[in-house]
Amino acid sequence: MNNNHFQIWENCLSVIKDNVSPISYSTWFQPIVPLKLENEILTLQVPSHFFYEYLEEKYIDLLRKTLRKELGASAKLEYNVVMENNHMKDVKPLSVVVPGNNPANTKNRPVKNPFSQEEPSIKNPFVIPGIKKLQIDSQLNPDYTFANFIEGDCNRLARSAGWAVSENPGGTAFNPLVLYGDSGLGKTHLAQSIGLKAKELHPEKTVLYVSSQKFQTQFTEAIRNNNKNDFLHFYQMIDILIIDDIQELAGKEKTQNTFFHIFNHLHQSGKQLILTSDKAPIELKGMENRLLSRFKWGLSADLQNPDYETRVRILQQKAYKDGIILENDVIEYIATHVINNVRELEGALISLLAQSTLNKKELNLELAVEIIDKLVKNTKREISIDYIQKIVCDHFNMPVDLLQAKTRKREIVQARQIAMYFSKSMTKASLSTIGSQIGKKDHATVLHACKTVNNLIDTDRAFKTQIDEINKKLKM
Ligand SMILES: Nc1ncnc2c1ncn2[C@@H]1O[C@H](COP(=O)(O)OP(=O)(O)OP(=O)(O)O)[C@@H](O)[C@H]1O
Repeated sequence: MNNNHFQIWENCLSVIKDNVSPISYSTWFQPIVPLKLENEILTLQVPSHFFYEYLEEKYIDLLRKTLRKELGASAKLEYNVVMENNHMKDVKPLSVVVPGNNPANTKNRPVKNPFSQEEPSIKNPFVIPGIKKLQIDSQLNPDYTFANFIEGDCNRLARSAGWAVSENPGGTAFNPLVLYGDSGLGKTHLAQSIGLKAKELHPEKTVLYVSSQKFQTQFTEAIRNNNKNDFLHFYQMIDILIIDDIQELAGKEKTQNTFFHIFNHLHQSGKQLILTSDKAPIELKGMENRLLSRFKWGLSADLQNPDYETRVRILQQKAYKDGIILENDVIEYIATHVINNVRELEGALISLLAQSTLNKKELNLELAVEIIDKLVKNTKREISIDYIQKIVCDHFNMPVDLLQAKTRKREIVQARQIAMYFSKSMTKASLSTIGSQIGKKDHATVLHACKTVNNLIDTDRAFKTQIDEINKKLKM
C-alpha cells in the first residue's frame, strides 16, 4: 500500500504549524487523518461537517498554498467526513438534502442524515465550486408570507423590524429579534414570513424554523445517543435560526445551556436569531439570566390584539383567499363580536363557511348572527383588561375613562394600579400590553404597580379587604 499521503500531509503540517497558533493547530489540524493520495488528490478525513466548514472558512488559503507547494499546481483536496460514533446514524436533527437537487420539490426528495457515515466525500470548493453548502429543509410554511400578513397598529413595529431583518439578516441592530404576545396573534406567521423573505432575497443563506418543543426533543435524543456535539454543530451552521415559543424551554436547564452556546456562536458570527415568546423577555420565568440578558441585546417587539379595522381587513383577506364573497354586514358582524385573537377570527369564518356549505344555507347576516352567537357563548369567557377596568371603577364608583386621564390624583393612581395588578394576575397579557391599555403607561409602570399592590396587601388590612372584594366581583 502506498503510504505517500502520510508523508505529504506530514510535510504540510510542518508548514501549517509555523503559520497558525499552537491552540489552532491542535484543535483544527491534529485531528485530521490523511486517507489517500490519488492523481494529485489528497483525501483528508475530518470529524464533522462543522469542522470541515470551519477549515474552509478560516484556513482555505493556507491549505491551498501548502498543498500546491507539496504536489504542484494541479493539487486537489477532498474531505471525507467520518463520524467516530456509530450511533450517529440514528440521529436526525433535521432533514438535510443533498445539494444539486431541484429545490422546488423539497418534500419528495430523499433526505440524508447530516451526521451519517454514508455521507459522500465533500470536495473542496476550490476544486469543485458550489458544493460547499448543504441544503436544509427550512421547515417554513409557504402560506405564512408577508403578503398574507395584514398590517395594523397592533403589529406595525414587529412587522417593520421583521422586514428589515429579512432584507439584512444579522446586519441590523435587531439581533435577536424577539416577537412576543398572546396566543393566536401572529407570532409564528410573522417569524416565518421573515424566514421566507430572507430565503427569497438571500438564497445562499441557510434558514431554519424549529419549535422549542422540537428543539427540546432533538436535544434529548442527541443526549441519549451521545451526539450532543453534532447537535450543537448542526445548529451552529444555520444562518437564520427561528425558534418558536421559547417560553417552553423554561426550567429545561440543559437545553437552555446548549441553546446558550448556539446563540453565542451564531450571534458572534453575525448570524440572525429570531425568537417568539408568549411573554416579553423581562417576564419570562425559569430562564437562565445569561440567556435573558442576551434576548435583550436586540429588539423585543410585541404583537397586540388587532383593532376593529385590522380585524375587518384580516377577514376580507381570508375570504378573498378562500374565494368567497362576504357581504360587508357579515364581515362587520364577525369583526365586532370575535375580538380575542386572529386564530378565533379564522375559526369563526371557517364555521360560517362549513355551516353554509353543509346545510346549504345562504351565507348572510342571519346565518352569521346564529353561528357567531353560538361560538361566542361557547368560548370560555376570558377576563379581559377592559372588563377588569370596568369592575375596578364600579367598585370605586368612578367613570372608567378616568383611568386613562393624565392625573396623579391618589384615588385614580391607586385604582389604575389595582387594575394593572389584576390584569397581570388574571390575563395572559404582557406588561406592555397592560400598560398601553390602562393609562398608556410603559411596562416598568405596570411592574411598579404590581409591586406596590402586593406590598399594600401585606401591610394594610383595609386595602387587602378591598382587593378581596374586587377579586370576588371579577370572578362572579
Ligand atoms: N396580521 C395577520 N394577518 C393575517 N393573518 C394573521 C395575522 N396574525 C395572525 N394571523 C393568522 O392567525 C393564525 C394564528 O397565528 P399564529 O399561529 O402565527 O399565532 P401565534 O401568535 O404564533 O400563536 P401561538 O402563540 O398560539 O402559537 C394563523 O393562521 C395566522 O396566519
